[in-house]
Amino acid sequence: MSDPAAAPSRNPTIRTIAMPADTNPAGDIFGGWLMSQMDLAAGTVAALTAHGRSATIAVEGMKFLRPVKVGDEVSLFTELLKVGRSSMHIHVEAWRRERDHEHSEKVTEARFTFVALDGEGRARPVRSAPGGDG
Ligand SMILES: CC(=O)SCCNC(=O)CCNC(=O)[C@H](O)C(C)(C)COP(=O)(O)OP(=O)(O)OC[C@H]1O[C@@H](n2cnc3c(N)ncnc32)[C@H](O)[C@@H]1OP(=O)(O)O
Repeated sequence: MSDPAAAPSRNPTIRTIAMPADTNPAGDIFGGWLMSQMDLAAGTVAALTAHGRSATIAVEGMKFLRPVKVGDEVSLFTELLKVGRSSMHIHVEAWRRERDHEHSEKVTEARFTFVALDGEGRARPVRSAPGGDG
């Protein structure tokens, strides 16, 4: 979606540091940790869009392009692609930067679909807040 050689110019939705606790026994960062960061970033967009609770219903096109190392700064960039009746489709890119270097590279991207939920955990229209004000 973006130029693979340059991180998006907009601010990331989440920026964090990959820590030793996020590694597998081989010392590499878990793909699951990265997926959870992406889910959190997409969830932030979904919450702001739906003005309430939402849940992940699908993740498509997840591709791990490059490994993340302990100490890397990891930035999650999001873009709201489409809003359906109850669904929100959000593109997420994860970029890594070594702590002591300027250069960034894209490590993962995927398309997350969230569904706006009512108080009982059922799908509801995105454009109506749970209280039904719109
Ligand atoms: C906090 C967390 O995020 S936990 C992460 C794990 N996620 C969950 O626990 C969610 C578990 N799933 C559920 O509870 C249910 O599936 C619900 C409540 C989210 C949705 O209930 P459903 O009855 O399946 O909803 P429904 O079939 O009406 O689909 C809802 C929307 O999702 C869309 N959708 C359904 N499946 C998919 C899919 N595989 N890919 C993309 N969109 C999908 C539908 O097109 C619909 O969109 P629209 O309303 O904009 O037209």
